[in-house]
Amino acid sequence: MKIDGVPYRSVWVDPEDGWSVRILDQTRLPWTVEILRLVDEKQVAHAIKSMQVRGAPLIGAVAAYGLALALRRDDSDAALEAVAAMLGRTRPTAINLRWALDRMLRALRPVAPGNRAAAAYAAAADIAEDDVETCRRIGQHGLPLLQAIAARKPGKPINVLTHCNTGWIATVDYGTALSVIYQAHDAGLPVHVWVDETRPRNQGSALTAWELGKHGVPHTVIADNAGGHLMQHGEVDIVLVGTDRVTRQGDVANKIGTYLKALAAHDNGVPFWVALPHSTLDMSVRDGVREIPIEERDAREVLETTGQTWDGRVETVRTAAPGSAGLNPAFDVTPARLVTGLITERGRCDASEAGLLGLYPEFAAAA
Ligand SMILES: CSC[C@@H](O)[C@@H](O)C(=O)COP(=O)(O)O
Repeated sequence: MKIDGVPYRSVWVDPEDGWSVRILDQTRLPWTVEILRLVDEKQVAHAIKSMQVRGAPLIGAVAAYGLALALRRDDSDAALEAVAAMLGRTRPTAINLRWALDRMLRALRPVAPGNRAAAAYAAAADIAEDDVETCRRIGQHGLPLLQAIAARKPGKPINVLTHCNTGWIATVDYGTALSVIYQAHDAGLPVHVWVDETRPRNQGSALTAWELGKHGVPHTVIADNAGGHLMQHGEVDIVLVGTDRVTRQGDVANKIGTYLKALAAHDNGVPFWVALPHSTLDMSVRDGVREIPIEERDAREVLETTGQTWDGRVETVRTAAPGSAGLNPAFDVTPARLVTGLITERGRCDASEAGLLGLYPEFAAAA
């Protein structure tokens, strides 16, 4: 996608600069577009943990490049396993991280030391290219949902509510739920997006709003608590979100607050769709509420907020009462019964084992 007319991806390699890895520092958006240069696996681990890169598919792709950077220095069996394990511990909820590292290990274990670094760059590039094409297709398969709404209310805006950031900067390109929105907008549909602020880290008001603005998609930032009210008053035609892990029975882990949106959508008869690439499926678990590990982040993210002062300085200020404690679960799980359906690169399906196996029959045998 483009920033001010210049095409970007959210991660790339610079062969002219020692095969270093480049990312956009998402902790600096929307105030500054700053490109970071990562040269070893420690910097990659820091970028993932500190959320300089974030979004389930993107952290998988960046971790894959982190392994490639590490193997340039030491490509022994021991280093391969140790670095993959270290990168895999950086964030616990998004399964894409483990998916990408497992795919790298499968590709690299049979390669003799001496050839592994080049093979790792090639395998990481495959993961990145796979993600780009997958996300493009997700958008195509979601588009008919918005076309159907447009046909029901000709000439009126299609009001989509979204949570967190599921755009091109959360993936390698295009995004997941936002890929649907971009393709609808590009096809000329009158899409308008209600952007949940997404406290505590404001991925909605900082990142989604920035992305949509750069692409010219009409949008309005709302407080996280406003969605239910808007749904009660007929102001939301559809909820479109992404996910960090989908279980075999169709339960969906996503950014904290997604579950409350699904409850409100269910109560108001608003369709609630979840967009995901194959790399987000975890067929080894069933009950998402019990089985998906939920990342708990520093309570300061809840007690403080970061923003730009009127004279242009970016500052973090405490918003909670001095001395109060905070709790910061970063994700929650929406049970499958609240999900209208899933949008994947292979098409749409019910949020159920039968639905998923209809699109992914190769997972029938997985435990
Ligand atoms: C690609 S979109 C799916 C999810 O990764 C997204 O909705 C999300 O929850 C991201 O969380 P984050 O904590 O910002 O990495």
